[in-house]
Amino acid sequence: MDNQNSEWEAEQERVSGVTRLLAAHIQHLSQELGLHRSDVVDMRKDFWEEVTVNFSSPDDLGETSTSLRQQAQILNERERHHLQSSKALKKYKKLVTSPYFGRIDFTERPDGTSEQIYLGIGSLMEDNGTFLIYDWRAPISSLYYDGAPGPAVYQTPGGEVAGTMDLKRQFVIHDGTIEVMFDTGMTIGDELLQQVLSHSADDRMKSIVATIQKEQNAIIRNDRTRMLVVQGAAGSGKTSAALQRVAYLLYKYREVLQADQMLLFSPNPLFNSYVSTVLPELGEENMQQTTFQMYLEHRLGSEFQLEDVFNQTEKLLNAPDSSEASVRRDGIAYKSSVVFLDVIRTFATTLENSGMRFKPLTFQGRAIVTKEEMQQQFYSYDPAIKLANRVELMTGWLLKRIAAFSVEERSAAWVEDQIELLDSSDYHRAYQMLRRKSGGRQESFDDFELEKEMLARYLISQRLKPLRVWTKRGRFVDVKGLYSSLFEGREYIESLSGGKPLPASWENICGQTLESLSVNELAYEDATPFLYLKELSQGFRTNTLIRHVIVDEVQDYSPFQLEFMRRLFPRAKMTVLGDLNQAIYAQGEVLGDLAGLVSVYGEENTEVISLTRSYRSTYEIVEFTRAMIPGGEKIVPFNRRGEEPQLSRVSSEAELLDSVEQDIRKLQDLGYHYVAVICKTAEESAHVHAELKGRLPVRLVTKDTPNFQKGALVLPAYLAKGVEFDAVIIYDGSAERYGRESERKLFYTACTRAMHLLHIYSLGQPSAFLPERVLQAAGNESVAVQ
Ligand SMILES: Nc1ncnc2c1ncn2[C@@H]1O[C@H](COP(=O)(O)OP(=O)(O)OP(=O)(O)O)[C@@H](O)[C@H]1O
Repeated sequence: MDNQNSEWEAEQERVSGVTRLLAAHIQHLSQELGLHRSDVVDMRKDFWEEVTVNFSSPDDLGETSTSLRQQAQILNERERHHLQSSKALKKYKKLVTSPYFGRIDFTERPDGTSEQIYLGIGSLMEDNGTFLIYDWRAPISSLYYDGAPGPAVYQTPGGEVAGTMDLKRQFVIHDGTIEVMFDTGMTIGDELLQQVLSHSADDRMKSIVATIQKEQNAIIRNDRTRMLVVQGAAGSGKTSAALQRVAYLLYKYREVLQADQMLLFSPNPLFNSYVSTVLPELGEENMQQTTFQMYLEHRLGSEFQLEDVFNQTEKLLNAPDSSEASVRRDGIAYKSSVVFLDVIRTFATTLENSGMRFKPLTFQGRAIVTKEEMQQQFYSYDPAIKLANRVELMTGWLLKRIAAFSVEERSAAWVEDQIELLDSSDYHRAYQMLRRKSGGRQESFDDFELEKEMLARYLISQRLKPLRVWTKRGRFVDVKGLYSSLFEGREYIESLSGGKPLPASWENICGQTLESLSVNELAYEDATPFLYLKELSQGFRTNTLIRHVIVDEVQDYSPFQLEFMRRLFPRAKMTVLGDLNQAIYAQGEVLGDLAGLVSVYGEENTEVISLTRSYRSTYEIVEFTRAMIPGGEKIVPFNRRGEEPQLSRVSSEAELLDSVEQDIRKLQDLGYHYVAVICKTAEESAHVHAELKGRLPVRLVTKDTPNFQKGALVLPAYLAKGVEFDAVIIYDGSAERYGRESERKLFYTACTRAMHLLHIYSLGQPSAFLPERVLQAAGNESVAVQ
């Protein structure tokens, strides 16, 4: 005991020493930064006084430019120093309250030197170069996450270092005081994880740096592969590991990689805000965040009324048994498949020889260039020239045709009429144009004929401007027509699909697709194939700045979307994370058959890591939810005990609402700040919210809600993706609501959002997806799944 006490005291003394040093650094840097700031501001103000400006002779000019350059260099240098100092200050301010969370003692072979390594979210060095704190991302720090005391090795850029880990110690330090300290024989002791996981939910995700598990560390530090696929159970820390991975890569490649070169695709805007604080918490800049929908809007929003995945899901969930929904589901499955991806690729190849569709170039209802002429021109180019390059050639040719047309049009009667109507500002602009064109020589319209001609040229140029822009954007390629042609019967698409069968309801799928296209609506399942075809025929737009793309909830993406990302970000590596059991949208499940994912970069460039341990929920909740899905027995619950999930059958909506209301009050009295009432759809959520809001404070979450707030929330299951709550109340987990096989994963996703408590209500017969033992205990017979 005495020994333990003296160890504790010694460690506390060290913490205090480090904290004092950090406080001194903070004071020093704050002062220095204050001075710097005024220095830089002064320099900017005096910039022109400090440099010698003399343009009278070539020598003077040279001197002036050298002087300018020197001054700019000094200013740059100061600004860089200022930036570094403010980064350091930010880091020290984070470290000062909790400088580190772990210690390992490592004796290196063969020289036998032993070192105590303390790990924190950033490093701290003494003046003599000794590390007082190592950054958790330093090569040696991986020992802490990977190994137990005993023989150990770690990788460095210079090769493997072997030795013995003599001690592994964990700390919880708050405000410079050690609150918890223990030595562990395991990788990362369960005790600390127990503590961390029993905390209450938050509106923002937290960094897990102190308790990263070995298998998560493998994800974080994997930087060999082009595509890293992480398959993991609900709550297994996929998102957490991905965010730590971003921080790791930013550290490891800090000389060449910036935060804005990394891009996260999130399932929805709410999730974007949920994860936005993890990197700043680790002292890093945030990466770029977006959703695939935002990208689609950016590319197609001006041409179409775009449906989003939420509206698509809502429509299917609200009328699941209608024949329209069944056709739609078939269509979604086909249009998201690898088969259809191949169809589009083959289609684009055939277009190199024939079948390209164009929109005529028209002006005031008259054709400047007809479709037929365009066809002829297009196929007169050398067939070896790629489709997209031929479109480029066409653009040039069409612009010339527009120019020729504008010359012919100068004597048209409408031009003369319109000239009469020009006002003085038009007149002024025409005059400016005349001057520009004549190289500034023409000063006035002194010649009547010339004036008329210039005004005509000006007028026609103005009127033809939109057509020129339209042409430059390649809009003359009739992508809508091309895409539609795939749905104009069976034969054509069959010839493209190499004998692969079409869905049975193909004719109806065609009907639905053409109907939407005819009113310029693009269904969610059509948007990516459409864009893909557009890019194939007009040339792919790429973003070479992005070096790393992270796709969360990848089970909800189609092979199309991933292929699209690969093309869009040709210089990026990819990390994709998902859970097959949470594939809640109707489109293809890329995780179901990994072939689609693997084909993106090929087997040799793809690595798959699985996470099976679930951390979010209590042992009881994981035991409960894993029985809802096939193969769930492979999920390993973390041993944090809590209450058994509760199933309550009610017989009326009034009783249901009363029970939910009482439940929320009770849970809030117990100190649970984040209580979610999860419904199946947005429609149901809006109804429940309307019923409850008069009784107690409760917020409705919609697809446009920008972020979470503390309190009771009502939301549809698909918006609860990726996030978590202290307590989850399933509003109506009846067989009626969750009875179709396609609804199993939605139900599972909703239930797995609970960290500490799960209450399921059922209006009538409970869903057969609930665990058998629970149904039996509640005296309910299970009902067959439809
Ligand atoms: N090593 C860890 N240490 C502490 N907490 C952890 C650890 N790993 C995961 N967690 C916690 O478990 C919860 C679930 O993590 P996360 O959201 O990253 O899982 P996920 O696999 O992305 O889940 P889902 O697929 O269900 O959305 C979070 O509260 C996270 O902080």
